[in-house]
Amino acid sequence: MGAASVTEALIVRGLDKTFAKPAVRELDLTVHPGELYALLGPNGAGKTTTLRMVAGLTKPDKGSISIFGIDALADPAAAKAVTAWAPDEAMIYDRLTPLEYLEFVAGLWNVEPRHAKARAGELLETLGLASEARRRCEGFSRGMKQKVALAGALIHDPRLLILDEPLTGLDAASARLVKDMLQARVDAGGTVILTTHILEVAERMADRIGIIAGGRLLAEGTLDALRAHAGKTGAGQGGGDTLEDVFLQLTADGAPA
Ligand SMILES: Nc1ncnc2c1ncn2[C@@H]1O[C@H](COP(=O)(O)OP(=O)(O)OP(=O)(O)O)[C@@H](O)[C@H]1O
Repeated sequence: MGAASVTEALIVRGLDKTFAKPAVRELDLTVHPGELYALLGPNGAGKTTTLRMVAGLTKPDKGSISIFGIDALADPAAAKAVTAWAPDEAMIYDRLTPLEYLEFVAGLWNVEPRHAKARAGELLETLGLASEARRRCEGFSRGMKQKVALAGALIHDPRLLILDEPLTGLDAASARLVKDMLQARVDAGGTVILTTHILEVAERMADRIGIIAGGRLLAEGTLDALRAHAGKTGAGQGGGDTLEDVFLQLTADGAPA
């Protein structure tokens, strides 16, 4: 099979969204299957808006979104069936226990109940929540709720997992669990897109990185490619730049007014 016949996990072309001001402008992104893609950018760069459009939660003004070959704007139901979205603010029902919540979400995706129960148990175990599985979420910390929400995003085993700031608010041990879980998914062939302000996470985990500012893509590629790109624009001297150096240089140089 030639490279040309590989179906990309995500192809975004010419995406535009304006609220009071333009939030996303002429954005192109490509995410390959089986990779962890980190979308980086300063506050207000348009990351969440972009990912909400990909997840079918915000309607673009213009542009196209293809998820594993499915036209997400023409057939949102089919696109959503293979996609999961976990926002930065966990939205779970406090009155449910994690197990009940996961069974509820699984029901929305038509996951067979027995399979859902087993999968919920596994996910809660992996995320260190097994002992809380039957306690109502109302007393949970923000980090615990975030992990329940992440388990909810994974319950139907989505081909494309989209996470907005998945590590914010997690303690070191929980962050490690989540990172290991994401890495395991990617190692097993899953595709993950995440935003993060923790550049070290992107540096260590991402196969490729997209940097946006002012709603526009400034650069996209492997860390080495971004270093080279920053070098060409007069940023990085030599090959030893950290992602932070490259990021700060690109966003300082390239942010449209
Ligand atoms: N629902 C909305 N209504 C109006 N403006 C919005 C809405 N959502 C986002 N914006 C605006 O769009 C721009 C991009 O916001 P967005 O949340 O996508 O940025 P971000 O890169 O995710 O930022 P952060 O890193 O701070 O989370 C901002 O100027 C924001 O104020």
